Amino acid sequence: MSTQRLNGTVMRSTGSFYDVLAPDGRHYNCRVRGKIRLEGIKETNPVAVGDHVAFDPEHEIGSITEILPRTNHILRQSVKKTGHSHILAANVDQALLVVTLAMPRTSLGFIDRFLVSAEAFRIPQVIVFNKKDLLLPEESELTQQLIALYTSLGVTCFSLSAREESADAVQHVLQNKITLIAGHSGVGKSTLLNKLAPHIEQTVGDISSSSEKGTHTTTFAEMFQLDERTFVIDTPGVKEWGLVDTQRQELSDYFPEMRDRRLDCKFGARCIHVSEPKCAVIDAVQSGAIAPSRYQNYLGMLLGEDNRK
Ligand SMILES: Nc1nc2c(ncn2[C@@H]2O[C@H](COP(=O)(O)OP(=O)(O)OP(=O)(O)O)[C@@H](O)[C@H]2O)c(=O)[nH]1
Ligand SMILES: [Zn+2]
Repeated sequence: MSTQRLNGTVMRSTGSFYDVLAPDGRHYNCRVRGKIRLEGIKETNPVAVGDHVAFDPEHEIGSITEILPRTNHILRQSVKKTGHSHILAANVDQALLVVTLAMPRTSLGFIDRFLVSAEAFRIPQVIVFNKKDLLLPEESELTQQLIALYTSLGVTCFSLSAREESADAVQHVLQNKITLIAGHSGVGKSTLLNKLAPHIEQTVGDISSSSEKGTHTTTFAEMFQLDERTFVIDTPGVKEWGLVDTQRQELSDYFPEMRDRRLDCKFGARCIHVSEPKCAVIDAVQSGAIAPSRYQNYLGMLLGEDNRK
């Protein structure tokens, strides 16, 4: 039986099965037949959520035959440095991190690691400071300071109570984009998703009942369609992205406020801004032009401290 080859978008993956959305709105359950390789990627069949693929919709299970060119991809942190990288998602337009200064309070170290990872993959960032209704006055004030700081670094920020308020402003920045959403458990990611797309849970139920019941998919990303051209990718259970293999000298490239200054360091691109003489970054920290928390977190990442929580 020969059928017409279709193009579609991978919405969900279990590692062996893929839920592919065709342009006509139908979902197809697919596998990869044969071997697909992508230049520069070690993995065989590196199909990821967000990939545009060509597939043959024959039989009950379609066959993915090709991964169409990507704009980008995000690697997932591998537990050990085995050289095996797992691709978390592809074709991501922006990354949205949900945080809160109420409980469970998100650390600035975690926020900065997230921003650095996104920056390394050249993906624009959005932060939603959630649980506004629970904040003590000093926590509110700190939230405002952080919003000023991160806005000055090019991050789009919101302060919100996902439970009590509308999420229209957030919805607006998602429009016509693919947005990867992340956040620690308990910060209100599901509450926000439900506000953005009340139909999501229904969709999730439909997919799992039509494909593989009982399969553990929690560590894989899944994509939801909010409208024809707007998608969000949820990453349950994924704490951290894999940083692109960075040289120590490169790390400050992913801190925009350091990137802009590093050429003024005496040692130029070789400066790692720790104790070098005539370092423009250290000068900027001392004058208050670079936030102390950002510099501390830079040092933490540079020196490999565990500030992931
Ligand atoms: N007061 C208040 N509570 C909130 C807000 N957003 C979420 N919550 C509550 O915080 C708890 C956790 O919210 P979830 O949306 O489940 O958090 P999550 O980040 O999805 O956590 P996981 O489901 O564990 O990944 C729930 O009891 C929510 O009702 C908020 O803006 N204000
Ligand atoms: Zn320097």
